[in-house]
This record gives sequence, structure tokens and C-alpha cells, in this order.
Amino acid sequence: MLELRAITAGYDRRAPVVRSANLTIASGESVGLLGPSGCGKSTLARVAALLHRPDAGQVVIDGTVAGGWRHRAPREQRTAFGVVFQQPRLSADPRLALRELIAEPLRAVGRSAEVTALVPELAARVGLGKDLMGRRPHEVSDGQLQRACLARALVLGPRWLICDEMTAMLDASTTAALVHVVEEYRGESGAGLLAVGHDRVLLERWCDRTVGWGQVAE
Ligand SMILES: Nc1ncnc2c1ncn2[C@@H]1O[C@H](COP(=O)(O)OP(=O)(O)OP(=O)(O)O)[C@@H](O)[C@H]1O
Repeated sequence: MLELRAITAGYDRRAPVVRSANLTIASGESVGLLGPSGCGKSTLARVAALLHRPDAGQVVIDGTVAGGWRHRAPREQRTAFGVVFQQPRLSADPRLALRELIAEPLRAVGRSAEVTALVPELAARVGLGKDLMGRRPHEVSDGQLQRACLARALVLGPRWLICDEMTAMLDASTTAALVHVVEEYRGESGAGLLAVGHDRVLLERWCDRTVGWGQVAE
């Protein structure tokens, strides 16, 4: 279970963008979080993934209170999350070839020995051909780069996936392909999902349940 308890967060303590947000996702459940632009969805998603320290409240992961944020989060908790953001170009190191981008989390946790086996497997899963793996971000399309970012999010086998407007920049066929990859992974692994966005039709089709921002935060 992933619990967000009374989360208040933002970029200025005097004016938080998220106030007293509560959301619980059962193990293996997929929840869509809908809300207008600028309401604070991304901020809350980053708190849930332990990437942004809230001003108040708790994140509880499978019964254990989050012990820190970003690099201070305990490794076991940090690696429980795979995160995909809206803009792949902002979340991909422009110097890395796609194969290195996908391998990044493995190297960061000292599992470099698994790169040779896992990276091609993940690339195939997200539909990236071998010919693209040596290219750097500026040499591929947004959709191809987002596929690599999804592969990176899955490479450590996370128990939770946080997709923040993952498909907002993509065409319908790439959107469908990436949602399929996420659902296939969840089917095998039992991972839970928080999918943030403003496309009601997509989220209602994709997720077990959809909640509006007003049901989650003040
Ligand atoms: N790094 C930052 N520094 C200061 N303010 C920020 C920062 N990031 C976001 N904000 C502000 O916080 C508010 C909430 O932003 P957030 O990105 O969480 O909203 P959102 O609901 O995800 O929006 P969108 O759907 O447009 O991505 C906005 O007013 C935004 O301008």
C-alpha cells in the first residue's frame, strides 16, 4: 500500500501548492489523478516518489514511513519507485546513449553486471530497436526518448510506478504502446501505479479508479 498522509508541499513554505493531500493506493492498484494545469499534481507525484520533501505529512510505503527524500531516501525505498515524467528531454542526460540511459539505475545501485542482459530486454519490451541504442537523446524523437525513459523506470523492477503526464507529448499510437508496456509490467509484477494527468478519457480507460484533485487536496 502507498499512502500519502496530510501532505503539504511546494516551493515556498509560506505558500504551499499542495495542502493536506491524502491518497491511498492499494498494492497492485492503479489510480489516475486528474486535475487542471498548475494545481499541484506534479508536485504531489514527486513527493510520492520521494523526489520532493514535503513541508508536512508522511509518505508510507508498504507500512513503512519514508525515511528521507532524494539521495537521502533509504535505497530500498528509493528503488521501490519507477518514475516517468512528461518531458523526456528534461529527465535524460543529453550525453548518454540510450543504452546508457536505460542502464543508469543499475549502475547507480551497483548492479552493473546485469546491464548486458537487462538493457536489451527492456529495450525490446518498450519497442526500441538495436539501431537506436547507440544514439543520444538529440538523435531520437520524443516518443523514442520517452520509450527509453520508461525502460529506465522499469529496469530495477519497481513495486510502484509514478507516471506524471507520461504521454502528454506523444501521438495516439505511442501513447497506446507505452500504456500497454506499463500494464504488461504491472500484470507480471503486481506493481501499483499512480498516473497523473488531465486527460480524463485516457486515465479512466487506463486505471482501476480515477480521482479528481478536489478529492485529494484542499
Ligand atoms: N520548481 C518550482 N519552483 C517554484 N514553483 C514551482 C516549481 N514547480 C512548480 N511550481 C509551481 O507550483 C504550482 C504547481 O505546479 P505543478 O507542476 O505541481 O502542477 P501540475 O498540476 O502538475 O501542473 P501541469 O498539469 O501544468 O503540469 C504551479 O503554480 C507552479 O508554477
